[in-house]
Amino acid sequence: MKKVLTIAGSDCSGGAGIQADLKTFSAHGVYGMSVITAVTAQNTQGVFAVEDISRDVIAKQIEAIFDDIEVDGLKIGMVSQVQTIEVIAEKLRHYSPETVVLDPVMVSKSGYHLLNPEAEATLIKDLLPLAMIVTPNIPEAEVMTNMSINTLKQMEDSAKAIYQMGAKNVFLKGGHLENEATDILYDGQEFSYYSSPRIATKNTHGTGCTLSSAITANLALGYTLHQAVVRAKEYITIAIEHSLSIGKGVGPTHHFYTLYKKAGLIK
Ligand SMILES: Nc1ncnc2c1ncn2[C@@H]1O[C@H](COP(=O)(O)OP(=O)(O)O)[C@@H](O)[C@H]1O
Ligand SMILES: Cc1ncc(COP(=O)(O)OP(=O)(O)O)c(N)n1
Repeated sequence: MKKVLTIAGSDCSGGAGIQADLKTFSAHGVYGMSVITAVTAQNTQGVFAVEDISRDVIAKQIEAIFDDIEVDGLKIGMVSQVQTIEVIAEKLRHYSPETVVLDPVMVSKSGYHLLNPEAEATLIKDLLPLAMIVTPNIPEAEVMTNMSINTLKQMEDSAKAIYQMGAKNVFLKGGHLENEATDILYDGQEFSYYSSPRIATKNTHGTGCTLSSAITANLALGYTLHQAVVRAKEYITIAIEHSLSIGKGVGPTHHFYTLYKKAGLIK
């Protein structure tokens, strides 16, 4: 069985962060592991508190995994603070995992800063060069490039700018624009486009976490980058289509719709 690791924050409501990542890994039939960078108190209505895990405990979690278990794929999500990023980068430079997907989580849909703005430059400097692919959403790409993005052309310009910062592949998600949900992949040479009809739902909590975890799982399973992205886009589209009206706010996506359907658990 392929073994996949997420280094990210905990979302106690189960829609985003570590919990979404592990559900996504399970749905893909890979063995999921986690290094927790921060514990958040959040739900479908907002983020209410964050406690960062110490540098030392993050280091120990990473060592506990890499010193014992082969890691076939690694995803990085919420990294909170400069010292969190620095210790992750130091450990990854030591263990040199090949397949690293960086989701540069900055601000939650409810507007909470999950990344200290002072740490944005460190994330770009220390983590971008270690990643095989980086998966910003539009607000994150705007922060990274200081460009405003309202059109597909502006997405392309921003993806190019992020590539020039040292990313090997840039997957810029278009969920925050209107009309079709079109994401783009830039590999330094050409653009590929991945579109799906926009699904009319408010329940999109954790879509970015889910998508980056699905890319990671598919890469670990041996798919090429393009195949992994196509499969991840199909997965997130089904997960949003069957998203769950849990809680009073922005509900989570459904990770197991296809599996449950096949098992006859959903009529
Ligand atoms: N309403 C929607 N209908 C279909 N796909 C969506 C919708 N909202 C987001 N997506 C897709 O979900 C994925 C995550 O997108 P996005 O919302 O941009 O990221 P984030 O959750 O990081 O803000 C992308 O593939 C995007 O195209
Ligand atoms: C612990 C934690 N990590 C990441 C996020 C952001 O998740 P995302 O997939 O971008 O979805 P929204 O929260 O923005 O709906 C998070 N909320 N919590």
